Amino acid sequence: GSGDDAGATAAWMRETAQYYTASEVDAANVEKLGVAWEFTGFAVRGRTNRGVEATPIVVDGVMYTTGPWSVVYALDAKTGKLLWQYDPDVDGQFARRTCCDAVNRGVAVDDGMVYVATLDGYLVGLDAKTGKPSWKVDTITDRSRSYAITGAPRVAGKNVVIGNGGGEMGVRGYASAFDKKTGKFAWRFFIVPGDPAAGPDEHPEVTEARKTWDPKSAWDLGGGGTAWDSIVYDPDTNIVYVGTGNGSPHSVWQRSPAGGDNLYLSSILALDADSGRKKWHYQTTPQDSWDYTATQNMILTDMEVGGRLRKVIMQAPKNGFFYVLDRVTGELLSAEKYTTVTWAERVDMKTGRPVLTEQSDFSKGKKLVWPSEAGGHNWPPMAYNEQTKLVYIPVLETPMTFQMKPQPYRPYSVVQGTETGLPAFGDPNDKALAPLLKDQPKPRFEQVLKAWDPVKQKLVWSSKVMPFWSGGVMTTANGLVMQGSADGYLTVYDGRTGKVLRRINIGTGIMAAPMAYEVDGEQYVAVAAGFGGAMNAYFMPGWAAAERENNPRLIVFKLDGAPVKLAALRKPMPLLPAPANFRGTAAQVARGGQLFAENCSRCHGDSTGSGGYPNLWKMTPETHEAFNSIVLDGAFVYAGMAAFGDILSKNDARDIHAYLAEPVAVEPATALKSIH
Ligand SMILES: O=C(O)c1cc(C(=O)O)c2c(n1)C(=O)C(=O)c1cc(C(=O)O)[nH]c1-2
Ligand SMILES: [Ca+2]
Repeated sequence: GSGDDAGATAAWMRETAQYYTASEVDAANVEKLGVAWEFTGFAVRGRTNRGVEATPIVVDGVMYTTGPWSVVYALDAKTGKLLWQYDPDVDGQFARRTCCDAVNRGVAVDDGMVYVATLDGYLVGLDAKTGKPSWKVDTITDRSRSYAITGAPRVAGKNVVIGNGGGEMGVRGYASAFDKKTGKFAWRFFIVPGDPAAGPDEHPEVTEARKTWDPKSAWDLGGGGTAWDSIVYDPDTNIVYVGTGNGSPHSVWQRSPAGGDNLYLSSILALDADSGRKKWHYQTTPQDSWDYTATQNMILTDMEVGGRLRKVIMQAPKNGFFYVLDRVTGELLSAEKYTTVTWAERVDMKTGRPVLTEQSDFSKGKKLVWPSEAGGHNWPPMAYNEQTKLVYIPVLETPMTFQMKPQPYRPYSVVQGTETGLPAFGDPNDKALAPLLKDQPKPRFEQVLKAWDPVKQKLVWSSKVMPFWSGGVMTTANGLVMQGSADGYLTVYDGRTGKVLRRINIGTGIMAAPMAYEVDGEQYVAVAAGFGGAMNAYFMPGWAAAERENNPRLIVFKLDGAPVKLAALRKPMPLLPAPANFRGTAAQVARGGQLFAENCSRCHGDSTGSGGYPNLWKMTPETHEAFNSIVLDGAFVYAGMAAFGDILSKNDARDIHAYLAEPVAVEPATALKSIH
């Protein structure tokens, strides 16, 4: 970061941009890409079938990556040979503390160390050679709350910085920094104010933020603002940028009834990497009520805007606007819609604030709002290519019906917890929801890859429609763009024109971003396959994710490699009638259905077998017999099926069982079209 090293500056910028300089593979020879090696070792201790979200990092011929349950793998980048594995041994009970699966988005690698943040909230510094931990620190301030970490840490100067998740679980978000050599605590930045009754404000920014909250806010619900994904660092200015999340509870009307912007929800925070003091902030969604997190990946680059070379930071947060800011000063340079947006008309360039529409307000009744809670763009990273000067955004094109959750809340004691979003609006023919459609854009439930000119803030090309929730993106120096999708294809595009150059069928849904590297002059392309994450209960019929076994693995390609081996087809399980002794009365079934929706459905989906987890309508007689020991006592905790005995009584379990024991006859082909 001395400034004299232009090469070093280019390198860290490229890392934020998902831009890879390897250029052996090009439009002319991409047809010859085949499998160099595969790594199939993500099933640690019987824990399988979770989403794989990490982008690997390759340093000196060694690939470092993570799988579900925050397990770290070091692999020979040429052969795929496992060099070491670090399993932080996360208690399977923690699956209950995440909104969206036991996923992990990767490691940071720096100066002989590999850093991983674990689902159960620890930050670990590993020796890159041996995988032995040299330090491990607890990053959680309050273990009575459902904090969990899914994001990758980031090295920022002498510290390593990490946030956490839990915005749907009633937590108070913060980012923490620890000395990268020793793990010694450096600083903590609380993103939202805490309950004033609990003590004084921890630092000046908390006091500043408090002015934008109702003094009578729902403090017991945590406030949210979790930094659960993107953290980036600019060594030239020593600023670390932290993207922050939605409020808890979701809607401002319930969270901070008197209103207020509720800083620093849904914001980009620019913090001094040594002290943690704030240099500037930009709030993308003041008063967030729609789960419009600004945790999406942030790209740092230098580019000409309005005839001047600017140091910029770019983000396409969930809220549907593409933002370009001066990353030194925080000045907003431009903000335009990259997808259909109905919650705001535009961003006012004088005030830097969104102009809200009437449509955004669901405080008095259900509203159809674009984008959905899943966002116009979620965590699968977008990419920026220095040659084409375009950003490639994996865009989710869907609205959702938002509604207030009936009082009282069931906050952090229960895994489920959002008051928005039932159901997502996927079916334009659903008569009951027809009134919401009046004068609104026609609902769609699609994903497209958009090539976006960040200077003109204009669409350049758009891909064909892909199934919902497809993967992250990468781009290479000779203008290729690659993206995986839920239907199990890795697609290679010409980044200038959008022409499809190659589609490689992997047969397993892909969420993670591909990456490229070179060893001994040969180029490799790596991508993790394995469906899950927020989509873990929604394996849609017709997708690879639904038709084939979810076969989490890392696939690495090179020119003249071998053909892909597809995963086995999913075996349909028979719909067995439940033993009569587990059937219940109509009242028990109804109550059980309610409890199921609150406690189980986020992972187990519905009776159509939509989930990547065991379909509970197809339990074997043995599973029926063992129901209470699994659900209440945690017989399968090792595999990630948490025990619920602390919040569900025997009575509750019996009613859930009665609900599941009711005969159903829904064909998978008519499976739900909604995401939540
Ligand atoms: O508010 C939060 O704390 C939080 C955390 C996470 C997470 O940690 O994975 C997600 C979200 N929110 C979220 O809103 C979201 O859409 C989401 C998708 C995913 C995923 O891994 O697929 N995680 C999360
Ligand atoms: Ca969230």
